[in-house]
Amino acid sequence: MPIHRLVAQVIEKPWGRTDIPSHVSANDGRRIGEVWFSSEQRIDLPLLVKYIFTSDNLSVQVHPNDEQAQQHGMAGGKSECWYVLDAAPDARLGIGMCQAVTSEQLRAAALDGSIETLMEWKPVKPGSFYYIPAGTVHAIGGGVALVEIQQNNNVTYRLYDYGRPRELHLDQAVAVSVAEPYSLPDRIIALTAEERLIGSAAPFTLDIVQGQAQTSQQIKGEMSWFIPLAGTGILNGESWRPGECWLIEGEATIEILEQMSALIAQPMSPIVQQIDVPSLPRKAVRG
Ligand SMILES: O=P(O)(O)OC[C@H]1O[C@@H](O)[C@@H](O)[C@@H](O)[C@@H]1O
Repeated sequence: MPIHRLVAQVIEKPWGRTDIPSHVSANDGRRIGEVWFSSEQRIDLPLLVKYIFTSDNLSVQVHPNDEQAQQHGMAGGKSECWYVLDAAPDARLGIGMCQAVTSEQLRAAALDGSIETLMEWKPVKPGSFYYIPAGTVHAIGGGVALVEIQQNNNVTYRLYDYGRPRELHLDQAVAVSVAEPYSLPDRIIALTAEERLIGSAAPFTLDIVQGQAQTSQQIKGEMSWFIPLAGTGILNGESWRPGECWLIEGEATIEILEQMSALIAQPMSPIVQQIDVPSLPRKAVRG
């Protein structure tokens, strides 16, 4: 079955860093904020994997859900999740509001900057994991390196940008914001864990998996994103290593030469997405 080593595309950002790890991308003095993994052959992929490296806060922002995005002629919305790889001692992620606020209060707070103080800022460390459903007001803070898995729709509405001269999208953002406290638990998932990180609540599943040296694992499912975080090995005859992201269409065998830790994401089938019943069998199952 086809496997694709996805192409790493470096994106400069005002909040990016000049010291991103060399196994992800070479440093050439640019302020790199994101590394996107995309396919040269397939532009219509349902998921997008990014590494995000921050030295400063990202914008306070929100994404529409599928229905809202489609009403405006876009293919779909954007829910995302973050697995923190590295974090400065004071690193924080802004996720949801401390208390529910009205649309008018949200708009006024975005305009005068007090939105920063109305948001809940969660201290994070390596292993922190958050699923950010569309509608959640959020801002990744400075001093963080994380892997983001998101629906592949580039639709971000900025509410506030700390005075940086970038475009804001206040009307659209206020219209889709669920300006309430975040209701999911704070989770810390060790790199050595074997655990489902997201299941039926999201448009995709995400697992963290381990593999011992000199063993192999079968991947099954229509499409899987293989994101190695540690180890080395061979995937259907091609070498894999951390810092890469692979798209596997169908079945593949991951051979493990050095102890593996990896994330594996799979899009949910459309039926499961629509009715969102946890007991339904997943269409894509990792072998
Ligand atoms: O608007 P800025 O600050 O550049 O941030 C944009 C970035 O925000 C993050 O929260 C994620 O949603 C990324 O996928 C997105 O690219």
